[in-house]
Amino acid sequence: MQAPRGLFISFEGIDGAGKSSHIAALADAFRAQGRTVTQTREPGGTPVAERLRELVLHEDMDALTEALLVFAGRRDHLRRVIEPALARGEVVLCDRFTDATFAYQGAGRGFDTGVLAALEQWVQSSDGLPTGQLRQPDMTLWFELAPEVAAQRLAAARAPDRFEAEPAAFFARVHAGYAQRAAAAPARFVRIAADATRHAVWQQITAAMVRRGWLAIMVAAQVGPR
Ligand SMILES: Nc1ncnc2c1ncn2[C@@H]1O[C@H](COP(=O)(O)OP(=O)(O)OP(=O)(O)O)[C@@H](O)[C@H]1O
Ligand SMILES: Cc1cn([C@H]2C[C@H](O)[C@@H](COP(=O)(O)O)O2)c(=O)[nH]c1=O
Repeated sequence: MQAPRGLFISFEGIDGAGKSSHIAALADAFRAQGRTVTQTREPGGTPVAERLRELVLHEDMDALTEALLVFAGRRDHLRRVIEPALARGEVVLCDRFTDATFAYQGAGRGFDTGVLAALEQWVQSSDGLPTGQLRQPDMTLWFELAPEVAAQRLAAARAPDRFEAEPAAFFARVHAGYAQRAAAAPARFVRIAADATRHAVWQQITAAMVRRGWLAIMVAAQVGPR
């Protein structure tokens, strides 16, 4: 039997928007349908990239250094994890990818998006892709939530890292950065209205998967966030 086509789905949104709560549920849903799932995250996803993650989240540095470290980790992650999984026909669910770099380092920190676009070209070209084509997610679920609501959720949840400790104005810019990325790639982005119950958020996610023919309605109804 022919292996199914690999699927690359990323999850984006400001800190506290509710992504993590739903990624495991979507992995369960795909597995219930017989798919092999690679669940991963950025920054991180490989031993090297996880070490870079620790630096980015906890050490003081400027925006260019942040950008170089997240793209270095992304290169390793693509080569060692994402590309091989897609080649095997797996579903790759990734908690954040390059849209986060444009939103956080670009819009949030005010770093030059031309430089980010150049790094994106370098890092996301791959041997398996036609010349000039970059590896991008097949779909990006953008959890849209007002920064004040996200901040309230996080305050109740855990101690903040370097990004989570940023003021509301930073997250307003990051939010605007995501809106800009979504407007530039409407076929790839699916907006999830995240100011809703977990069940309502889950229904939006599964509806998007069913619309693309990636998940059967029956399976979507049987699985949900834990
Ligand atoms: N729909 C929801 N309604 C209320 N609270 C929620 C909802 N979804 C998630 N939460 C809670 O909000 C907090 C943040 O959720 P979660 O960690 O899933 O967000 P996240 O987008 O993954 O954040 P980060 O990117 O910072 O890791 C958690 O305490 C979680 O239980
Ligand atoms: C990929 C990526 C991430 N970030 C930031 C965004 C978040 O604040 C953290 C990751 O924490 P999470 O709890 O795993 O969501 O890193 C970034 O600034 N740039 C990036 O490219």
